[in-house]
Amino acid sequence: MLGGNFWTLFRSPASITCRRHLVLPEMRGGASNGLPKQEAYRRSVHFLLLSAESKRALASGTRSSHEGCSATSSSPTGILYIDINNECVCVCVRGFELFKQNNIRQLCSPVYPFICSPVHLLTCLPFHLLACLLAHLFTLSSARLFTCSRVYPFICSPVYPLACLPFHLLACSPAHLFTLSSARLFTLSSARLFTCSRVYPFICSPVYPLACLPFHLLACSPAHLFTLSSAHLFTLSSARLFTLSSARLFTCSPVYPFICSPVYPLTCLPFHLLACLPTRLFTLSSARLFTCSPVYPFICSPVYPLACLPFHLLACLPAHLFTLSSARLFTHSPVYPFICLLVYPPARLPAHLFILSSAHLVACLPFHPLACSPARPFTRLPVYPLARLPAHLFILSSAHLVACLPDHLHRLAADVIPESHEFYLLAPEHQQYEQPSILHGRTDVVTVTPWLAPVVWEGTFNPVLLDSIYKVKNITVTATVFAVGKYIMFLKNFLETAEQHFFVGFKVHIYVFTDRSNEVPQVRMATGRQLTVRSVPSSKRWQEISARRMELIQTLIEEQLPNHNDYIFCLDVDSKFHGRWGSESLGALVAVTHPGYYRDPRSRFPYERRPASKAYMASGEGDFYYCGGAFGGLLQEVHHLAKTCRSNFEADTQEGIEAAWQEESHLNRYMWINKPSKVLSPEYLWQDFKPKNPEVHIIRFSGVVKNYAEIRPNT
Ligand SMILES: CC(=O)N[C@H]1[C@@H](OP(=O)(O)OP(=O)(O)OC[C@H]2O[C@@H](n3ccc(=O)[nH]c3=O)[C@H](O)[C@@H]2O)O[C@H](CO)[C@H](O)[C@@H]1O
Ligand SMILES: [Mn+2]
Repeated sequence: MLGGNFWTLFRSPASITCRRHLVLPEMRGGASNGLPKQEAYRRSVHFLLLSAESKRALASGTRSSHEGCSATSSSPTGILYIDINNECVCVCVRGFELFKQNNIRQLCSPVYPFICSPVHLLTCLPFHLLACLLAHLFTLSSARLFTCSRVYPFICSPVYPLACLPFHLLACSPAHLFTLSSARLFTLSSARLFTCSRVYPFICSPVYPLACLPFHLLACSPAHLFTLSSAHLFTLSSARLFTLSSARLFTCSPVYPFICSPVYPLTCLPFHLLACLPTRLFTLSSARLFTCSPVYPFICSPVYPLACLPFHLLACLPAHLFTLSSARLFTHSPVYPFICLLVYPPARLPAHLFILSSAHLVACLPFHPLACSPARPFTRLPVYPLARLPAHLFILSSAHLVACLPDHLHRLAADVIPESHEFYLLAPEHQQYEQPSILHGRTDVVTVTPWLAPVVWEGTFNPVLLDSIYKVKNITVTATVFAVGKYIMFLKNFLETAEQHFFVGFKVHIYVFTDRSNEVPQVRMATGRQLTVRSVPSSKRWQEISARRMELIQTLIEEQLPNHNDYIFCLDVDSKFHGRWGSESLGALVAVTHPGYYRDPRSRFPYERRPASKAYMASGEGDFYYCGGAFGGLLQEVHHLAKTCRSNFEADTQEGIEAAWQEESHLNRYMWINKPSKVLSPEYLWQDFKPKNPEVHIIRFSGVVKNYAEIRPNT
C-alpha cells in the first residue's frame, strides 16, 4: 500500500518510479515503447480520486474483483488505478480522453466529483463554479478541509501551504487544473521546488508565468501582495479582516503567515478581486476603477475570461459596484444582461451579492434597490460567515451555475422581473447646466406629493439635463391614441403636433387604434419615430370606445412591447400638443391631474361614489382627480394598470354598473391605491375652452373644443 500520505507519491519522480504500485501503461511496455520511466510518469499527469466502485465501473463495467486491492489495472484509454486505503487514485495518461467520456459523471467518485465532472470544461468559469456543484460543495465542505490529507495530499500536505485554500487550487478552471496537474504540478514539484524559493517555489519562480497561475496563488504571494496592496488591500481590509480571519487562524500553516495572519485576511475575502491576473489587475486599478469607462471593455472582451464573472467584482467592493453600475446600467449590453439590467432576477442574483449583502449591499442601496429590498428574501440571510467558503459556494450553486454560461445570459434577460429604472439617473460626466437650488424655485404651486412623488410644473426641471439622462438609456416611448368613428378627424392635428413637441429627439412609436385605417392621415415623421395603425371595431357607444382602450392597451403591451424597460403614454386623440412634453414626464407610473378639478376639494371630485362599483371611492378618500385622457409610465406598470382597470370595468359590467366616468373612474381608483411615482401638472392636459390659470405657465397638451353631439355615436 502507498500509505498515509499520497503526496509522497508525487513529490519527486524518483519516489514514484520506485513504487511498484504505479505501473503506467507505457511502463508496462517498458523498453518496447522506449519511454524512460520518469517521462512516463510525467505523462501520467491527470489523476482522479475514484471510489473503488467507480473505479470498477470505469475500468471494466463489471463488478469483479478489485476492491481493496493495491494492484493496478488499466483501461483501453490508458487509465490506471491505484487503491490507497480503499480510495482509488486514477492516473490518466491521456487525461483529456478521460474527461471527454460521456459517462464520466457517473463514474466520478463522490469523493471528488468535480475533478471528473464535465462541468470543468467550461473554460471560462472560475473556481466558484467548479466549486459550486452541490456534490463538490459537500465534498469540500464536509470532507476535505480537515480530513482529506491522505486523500488529497497536495492540498493537505504541509508542503503545500495552500491547504487553507483547497478549493482555490482545485478551483482553477479546467485549463488550470490540467495545467497544474500536468505541466505545472509535476514540473513544479520537480523543477521548481529545487530552484525557487523554499517558501513558495512555484510562485516565486520567474520561470512560472503568473498569468497562468490561478489567482489564489497571486493572492497568496507576498510579492503580489505588495503589488495588490496599493490599490486594494487596504480598502478591503477595513471592515472584514478580523472577523474573517478568525476561522483561518487556527488552520493555516505557519509556512504561510500572511494567509493566517489577521493582517492578511484576503484568504477569506473576495479573492475574486485578486483573481484578476496582474495585468488585468492593473487594468482594473488604473484604467477601470478610476476612469470608469462606460464601455467596460475588459468585462466584455473575450480576452478577459472573467467576463463571465463580473459579479465577483461587483461583490467585492462597494467601489466596484458603483463603478460597474454607473458604467453598465444604462448601456444594457445584451452581452451582460444580468449586470446591465437594473433588476436582477431575484433568484439569480449573483450569490456574492446575496452573501455580501449585509456588508456591501447596504452601501449600494441606491443602485441596487431590489437587491436590498426587504421584499427580497436574500436580504434576510444572516450575515454570511465568509470564512466558511464552502457554504458560501453552496449558495452560489443555486444562483450562478446557470447564470454564468454565456448562452444563458440571454435567457436571464428574458427572466428579468422588470421594475423601475428610476434609480438609475446617470448623467453624462461633463454635462453643463445651471446650478440647481433647494432654496429657490416655484412657490406658487406644490411640486411634490405627500408620498414624495414630484409634481411636474414648468420651472421645476431642467429639460437639457433630463434629456441627457434619458438619451443614454436608449428608450423608446410608445404612445397609444384611439381614433374610432368620427374621432379620426382629430388625428392629423394630434400627430402633427406630436412631431413638434412629444419626445422630440427620442425614439417614439405611436400606435393608432382606429376603425378607419384608410383615413389615417399621412404625417411626416422624423427619424426614429414611427406610426403603427391597428384596426379596432367601432361601437355604438362612446363610453364603450373610451373604456375598451384599457383592454387594447393591455393586449398591445402583452403582444407587441416586450421590452419592459420602455415607457408608454396613453393619450386622448381629441387633443393637441402646444409645448414640450418630454423626458421630464417619464416615471414608473405617471398620472396627470385633471385641469377641471385641481383646485377643488376632493369632495367635488367626480369619482365613482356607488359602493357597488369597483371604482368606488368613499368620501374622504382620494388624492387628486386624474384624467383619463393621459397617463403612462413603464410598460409593465401601465400594463398592470390597464389590466386592472379593464377587469374592474368588466366586473362592473357583469353587475350591470358603469362607473361615472368609465375607465377614468377606474383609473382614479387605481391611482389612489397605486400612487403614481410622478404626477404631471395640468400643463400636461389642459382644455382649450378653459382660460389659462396663472400657475399654468405653459400649456403642453390640451383637449380641443368639440361638439360632442356631432362627433360621438351616442350622446
Ligand atoms: C381629457 C380627458 O381626461 N378626457 C376623458 C374624459 O372625457 P372626454 O370628453 O375627453 O372623452 P372623449 O370623448 O375624448 O373620449 C375619450 C377618447 O376615446 C376615443 N374615442 C371616444 C369616442 C369615440 O367615438 N371615438 C373615439 O375614438 C378618443 O381617443 C377620445 O379621445 O372622460 C372619458 C371617460 O370615458 C375619458 O376618460 C377621457 O379620456
Ligand atoms: Mn377627450
